[in-house]
Amino acid sequence: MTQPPTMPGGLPFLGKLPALARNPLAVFEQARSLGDVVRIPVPLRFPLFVLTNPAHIRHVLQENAANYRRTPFHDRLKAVLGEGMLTSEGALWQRQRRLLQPAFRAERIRRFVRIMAGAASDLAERWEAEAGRTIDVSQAMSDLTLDIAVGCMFGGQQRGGDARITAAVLEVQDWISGRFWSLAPEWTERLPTPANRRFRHALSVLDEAIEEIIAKRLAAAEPGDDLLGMLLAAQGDGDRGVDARQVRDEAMTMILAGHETSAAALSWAWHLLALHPEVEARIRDEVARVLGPRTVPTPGDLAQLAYTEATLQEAMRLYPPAGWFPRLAAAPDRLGGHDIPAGSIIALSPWVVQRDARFWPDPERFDPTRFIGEARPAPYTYFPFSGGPRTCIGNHFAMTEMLAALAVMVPRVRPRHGSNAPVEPHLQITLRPAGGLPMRIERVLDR
Ligand code: HEM
Repeated sequence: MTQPPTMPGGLPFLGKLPALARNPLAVFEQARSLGDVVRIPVPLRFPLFVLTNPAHIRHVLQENAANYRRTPFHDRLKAVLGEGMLTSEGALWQRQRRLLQPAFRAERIRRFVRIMAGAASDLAERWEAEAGRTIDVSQAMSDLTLDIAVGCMFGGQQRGGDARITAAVLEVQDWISGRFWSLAPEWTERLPTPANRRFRHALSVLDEAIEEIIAKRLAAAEPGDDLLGMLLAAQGDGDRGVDARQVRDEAMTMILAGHETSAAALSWAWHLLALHPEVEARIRDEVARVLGPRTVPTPGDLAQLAYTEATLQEAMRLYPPAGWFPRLAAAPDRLGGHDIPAGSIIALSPWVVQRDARFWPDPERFDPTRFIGEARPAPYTYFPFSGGPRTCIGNHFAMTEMLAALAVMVPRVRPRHGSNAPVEPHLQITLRPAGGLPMRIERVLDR
């Protein structure tokens, strides 16, 4: 047996648990200097390892993916997402992935560009009217991506966000991430503590919103050919079908997985553009060249916005919305000559790998040209959307909506920081600017 190095400095009885609960990314970053496979001492039911070598990450996510399963972390998510595609496993997961894959094909997503660009245009118009005022850009991005997710996947019409829903999403995230590193037994989740009560209330807000969307669609003459339509059409389809609970779980999964992540990426993109006006100017030039006098991009236009796309990729390199995610080793395995016992939790962190100077020279520097041209990042030195069979199904959807948002908004508006105070990342389930992103909105007058 070769044991991987164990990270020093854990507290008696608690190990690194308090540090993980406070800032898991800092702990994983510290582990990087100790080796490719490092054990983190925690008094949990499972050994915890962090991997920082891209070849090992590929092994876990791709080559030996069948051995690496959902974890207690995903079980915590089940309190909200049920058995949706993100949390389910085995035959159920396979059936869901197969059923919904067509909703995420490129030709389907092309049809959504109108909705995506329309929502971004509405927001640009509101921001133009609010020029000079300071708003929370992070909150505005949550509202925008929620509009887009509901509009594209569920045919909803709302505009300007729904503060109750975005607040409920944040509350639910807070509760789940707080519970994950907690040693308290599961039954304590049912105690009427203030945090548990707030969580239950937030969950009921989300459930009601989803129920309403489903009820409206059921009352309509046509099921529709969007994601919800596909789910409802599959209801009652014998063994291959889904039941009402499954429709609810999948809808909840798509709304939550599909809007907070893109909102985080767009928020960081605005933050970085404000710090790098030369990048912003180059995007504006590219959009002007490709769109000419038009203000709303077509799918064909988006395919030509190579620099704008590279900017989004670079923003997600520095600030990956999923800062880390876990896997559970079902059977023993070997990684880099070390034994990984069955039942281990493996932490994979895009944040740590994508800021590693071995793979990314001058890693802290924001430079979209890293993603321009023929050179592609080496496998698993860049994996904001994960990889392998359980790679993000919404990858192309997300890139399209974010491109549409920047292509519409950058030529019209320019958010700026009110002060030089550093903007710190805060990880709940997604990596967001701590305390929001207050920025002053300026109009771009020279268009
Ligand atoms: C910038 C935006 C996004 C990022 C960075 C992102 C990232 C990720 C990551 C890292 C995973 C793997 C999680 C794990 O296995 O534990 C994942 C899975 C998933 N994502 Fe995304 N995501 C984004 C947008 C979206 C969108 C727009 C949707 C839906 C419309 C979506 C739906 C899903 C689903 C359903 C899964 C589970 C897939 C499976 O296990 O088969 N995501 N995403």
